[in-house]
Amino acid sequence: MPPESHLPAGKTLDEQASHCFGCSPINPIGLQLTFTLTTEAENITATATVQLTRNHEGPPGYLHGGIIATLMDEAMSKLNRPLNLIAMTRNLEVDYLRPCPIETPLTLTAHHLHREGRKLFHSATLTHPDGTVLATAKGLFLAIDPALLNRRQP
Ligand SMILES: CCCCCCCCCCCCCC(=O)SCCNC(=O)CCNC(=O)[C@H](O)C(C)(C)COP(=O)(O)OP(=O)(O)OC[C@H]1O[C@@H](n2cnc3c(N)ncnc32)[C@H](O)[C@@H]1OP(=O)(O)O
Repeated sequence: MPPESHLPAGKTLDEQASHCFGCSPINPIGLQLTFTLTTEAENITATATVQLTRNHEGPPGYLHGGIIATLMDEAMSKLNRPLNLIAMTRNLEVDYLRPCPIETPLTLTAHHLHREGRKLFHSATLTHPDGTVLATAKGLFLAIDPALLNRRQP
């Protein structure tokens, strides 16, 4: 864990994460993603509709690759809470299959694949409304001791 923190003491995890670039509704420069979670035992899934703008452009008319990686990371991170774990991304692999258009309602979906002790293996896809899979990702998240969060407080 990083040794320093700007987080105030005595806050809940949700309060601590209230400026998350991916999902905070109050971060004015964030992506403000809203996910729907399916949390059946054998099917833990997070889904969001993502319609971004020129602010997130890389190639003209298309999303920046780093933003696509952020979308994948964020979607997969949403699977950790239903597993009752605090976890951080350890490894992220993205396959950029097709350019991802801006100003288009894309479907972002993440699935929990399996768990090996602290290691959580997830996958994600970004799909065009016509059904074309534009990008896929695999993520390894490492569960951390929640007490570490408190130790990060000043
Ligand atoms: C702020 C606090 C979090 C808040 C969360 C709530 C808000 C959510 C916000 C969400 C925002 C979105 C999410 C974000 O953006 S989270 C932000 C981005 N992520 C980070 O900043 C994480 C930085 N890294 C770390 O802090 C540490 O590395 C962590 C804590 C993750 C693990 O450090 P630790 O020292 O504990 O573990 P380790 O590094 O020895 O490795 C552990 C194991 O992993 C194995 N391994 C490695 N690579 C691979 C691989 N490719 N395939 C298979 N296995 C692989 C490796 O061999 C080892 O296995 P073993 O030898 O033990 O068997």
